[in-house]
Parts: sequence; structure tokens; C-alpha cells
Amino acid sequence: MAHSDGLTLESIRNSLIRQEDTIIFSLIERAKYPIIPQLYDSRCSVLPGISGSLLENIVRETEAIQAKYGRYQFPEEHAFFPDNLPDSLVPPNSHPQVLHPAAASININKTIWDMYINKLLPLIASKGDYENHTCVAASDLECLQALSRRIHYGKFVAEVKFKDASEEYSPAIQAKDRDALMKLLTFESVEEMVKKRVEKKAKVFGQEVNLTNDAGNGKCKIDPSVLPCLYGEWVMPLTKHVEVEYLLRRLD
Ligand SMILES: O=C(O)C(=O)C[C@]1(C(=O)O)C=C[C@@H](O)C=C1
Repeated sequence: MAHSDGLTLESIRNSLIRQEDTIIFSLIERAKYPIIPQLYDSRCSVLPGISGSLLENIVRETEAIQAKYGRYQFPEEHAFFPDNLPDSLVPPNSHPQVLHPAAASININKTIWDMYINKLLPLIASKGDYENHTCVAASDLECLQALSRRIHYGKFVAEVKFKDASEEYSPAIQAKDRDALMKLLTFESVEEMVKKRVEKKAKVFGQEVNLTNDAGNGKCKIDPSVLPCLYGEWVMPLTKHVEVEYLLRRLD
């Protein structure tokens, strides 16, 4: 069903499908590099007078620049270090506001950061060193932002589901019944399809391409089985968590 803002569950799902490509390409890029412990450990910081890990500092400062130029005016964008961001120099965009204003209070980037560094990275890279630490941090930031956008897109999914069936969702929202909301918004068959598709995309996008052998020797730049695991254990559960958090505030 299309709403006044033009959104449908199908259009939102199409966006999630396209975002899979971004996530998988960014992970394939990140898999080129090792895990450099000095990048993630604040005790190893080589920056005089600066606290926090090198990655934290690069992300914080990159976000400050992007905030200045309007990145966080878009409700699908969430900063990892939202405190003390500079004001945007760009005039507010004129897109209609689709989400309930309470959406702005939901940011689960701390959980996404922890999942990415401690769970996902070890599945796609091993410890080592690479001279250009900043280059690796930039690649981490690409992955983190792509994952964050996808997971927080749950707010849009939830908004459309609510508008499609407010009479079903409202009693569970009023009762603050998280389990009932989770049940209402879960589509197991869709989740199974997503897991199969991301594995297949990783196989296709990650293959070696050469002129003599189209099949690329079966070699893959990233282990395709990481993708259904990433989506099944973290991306979809966290998206659903965002959906529930959003719905709980939807009638405020
Ligand atoms: O497509 C939906 O209905 C969603 O809510 C998105 C999503 C996902 O994260 O991919 C989450 C929950 C559903 O069970 C299926 C898929």
C-alpha cells in the first residue's frame, strides 16, 4: 500500500536489497587489509595528547566534517560520536518528514561498533600490519556507515508497517509489549531469502575476474558464508530491534 509520502514496504525492501550491495562491496574492500591492533586499542595510541583509539579519532573527526556539510540532516544517517557535532552549514533539506519525531532518539551505533570490531572483523581478516593505518580506518568507516544506515533503516520499515496495519500494532504499542511487536514485524520467509541472497552476492561480487576464465577459479575475496551469518545473527536482529524501539515511541 502506498502512503502519502510515497513509501511502500516494497520500496523500502528494495532499498534494503540495494544496501546489501554497498555492505558486501565495503566488506570485500576491508578484507584486503589485516586487523591492526594499534588502530582499535586506545592504549596503543601514537597520537600525543589525544585519548581514544586511532579509529575513534578518525571517525569522530570525519563525522564532524560530514555534519558540517549536512550528512546528519538525513534521518537514515546516524553518527557514531553524536555528542558535540558542529551545526550544519547546509540549509535544512526540503524532504517531507516521514518518521515520527521520536525516531531521532534512537541510535544503536555503540552496539554496531562493538559487533563490527569484535565479531565481524575477525571473520573477514586476521591480525597483521599494514603501513597506511589511515587507509584501513577509512575502509572501516565505510563498513560501519553502511551497516549503520541499513540497521537504522528499520525506522522506515517500521513506519510503513505501522501505517499498513495500525489497528494491529496500536494495542501492542499501548501495552508496551515488545514480544508481540517482534512477532508482528517478523517475516521468517523474507529473512531466509535475505540470507541466501547475500551469500550469493558475496560469491558473485567477490569472484576473481579475468579474461580467460569467467568462473574466476572459484576463488572469492571474502568467505561467502560470513554473509548469512552477519545478516542472520546481527544485521536483521538489530534492524528488528530498531523497528521495535521505533514502534514503542510511535504513538507518543
Ligand atoms: O522486510 C521486512 O519486513 C523487514 O522488517 C526487514 C527484515 C530485515 O532486516 O531484512 C527484518 C525483519 C523481517 O523478519 C524481515 C526482514
